[in-house]
Amino acid sequence: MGLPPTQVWTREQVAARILAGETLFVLHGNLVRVPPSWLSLHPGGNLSILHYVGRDASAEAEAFHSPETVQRMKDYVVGQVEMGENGWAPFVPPYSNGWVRRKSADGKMEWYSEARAVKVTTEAEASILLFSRDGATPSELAPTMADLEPAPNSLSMKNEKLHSEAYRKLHQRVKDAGLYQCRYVTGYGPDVVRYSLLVAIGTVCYSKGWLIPSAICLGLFWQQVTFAAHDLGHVAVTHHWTLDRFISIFLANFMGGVSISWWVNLLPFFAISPVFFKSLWSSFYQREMTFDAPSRFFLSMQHKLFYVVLSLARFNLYVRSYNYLLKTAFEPPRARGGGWWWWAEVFALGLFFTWFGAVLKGCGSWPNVLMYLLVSHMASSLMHVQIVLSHFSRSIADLGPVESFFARQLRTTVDVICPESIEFIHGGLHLQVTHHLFPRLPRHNLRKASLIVKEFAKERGLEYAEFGWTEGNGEVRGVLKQVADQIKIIGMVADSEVRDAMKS
Ligand code: HEM
Repeated sequence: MGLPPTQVWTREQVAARILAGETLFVLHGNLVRVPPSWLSLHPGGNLSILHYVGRDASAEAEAFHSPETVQRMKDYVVGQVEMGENGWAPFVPPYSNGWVRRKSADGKMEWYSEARAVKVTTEAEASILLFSRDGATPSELAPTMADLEPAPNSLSMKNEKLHSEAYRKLHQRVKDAGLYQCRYVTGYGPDVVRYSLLVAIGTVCYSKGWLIPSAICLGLFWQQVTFAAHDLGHVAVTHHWTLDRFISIFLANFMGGVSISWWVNLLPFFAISPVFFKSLWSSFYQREMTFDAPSRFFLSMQHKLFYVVLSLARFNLYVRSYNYLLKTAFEPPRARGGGWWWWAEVFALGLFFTWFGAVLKGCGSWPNVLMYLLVSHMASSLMHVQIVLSHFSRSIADLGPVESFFARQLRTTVDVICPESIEFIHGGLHLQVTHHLFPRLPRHNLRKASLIVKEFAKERGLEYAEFGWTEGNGEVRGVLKQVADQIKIIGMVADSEVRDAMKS
């Protein structure tokens, strides 16, 4: 852009650049411009950056990246921004309104609206709901200043600024306590013994023809090993991207048959509001989530089907992750390590199907194959219940860009209380609040870090939510039932409207 990095950008100038198609975000008072060429190469995916355009992403930058990467972002600084008394007054990223940049027929970049945006302006929520567009989208339209302004809500910018400052101090305390150092021997040592025992017992049982115990061991092995693959996906083990990615491909793809890159790109930035039961456009999946007859049926029964659906959830991981690999086959290779990871993942998946196929074949008969497949997959499903518990019993509302990272993570996540002696069952990830605040923190240090987080949360008057396993299960099923009941009420209202219409 040819501008000296000392230039101070006003809020209006930043808005004008964003509306002109620039990808800009704020990092500690600096304005960072992400070049289009880098956007498509970003190892965390382009969507994570697009959801932060016009916002202060300082906390997220520190949480998701190594100090070296944060340092590297400074190469993209194009100046400073005019900070108000309460920090940067954020914009709504155009992407949150459904706006994307794409090439027109004559090769120029232009705005294109993927979905219709509706702002919810209730006091409780400042969400933007994206509805599927009917028919073709007019390409001559573009986002306006009004699209960038957040809907009014009750959050105080001053308070959110104080939360952000507290988060910075908290992060420093965690670093000073040495909690970013991975505990290879005392942390992963017992884990490796556990994995090896499950494999050994499973193999012995299989060789003796005891297929059910063998399948259970395999399922439990998958459940346990997922936690290590998860750590590696967050670059939380060696903190070296290539090494961590390589080991995670071995564990997730080769051992478990699931793509690790798909999972890494699943970071839950993108909550949607449950306010309307209509087909919604997901800015994460980039497709319409249709509210059709099957969804209506399953939603109305979801509290009853919860464990049944989750017992088969691993099959969904296969489908979703292979779709992701298919899609990324045609995308530019990600910056870190180029495209090697894609080939490594596909190769490792090929090996997975070879060994798992041989295991199934060795079961002898079709009923045995089916039984082995189902039992092993159902045994691993404990993990899915664990994930749902820590994420979905809390609010999924998006309160808009003013809310600080610290407050948002505490509001939307919950810990499952569990004695230290058996926390390996949860893989340490029952300490989900602290994990969301510091995703790169080695898992075995989360307990110590969570004590510091609780102190800070208390000081800032923020709730640090925790519940027991049984209570948590009850809570999740309660939330599912509430939604199911709302669907039934909508159905009853629709029926009565039809009856009234027929009478008149
Ligand atoms: C110029 C700006 C940016 C650069 C150069 C950059 C670079 C990187 C790099 C190199 C990684 C791999 C991990 C690492 O080495 O630290 C990464 C991961 C990631 N980035 Fe960025 N990034 C930028 C902006 C952002 C922004 C604004 C966000 C959104 C808040 C974001 C979200 C992520 C996420 C979610 C990951 C994956 C982290 C994980 O798996 O734990 N990045 N980025």
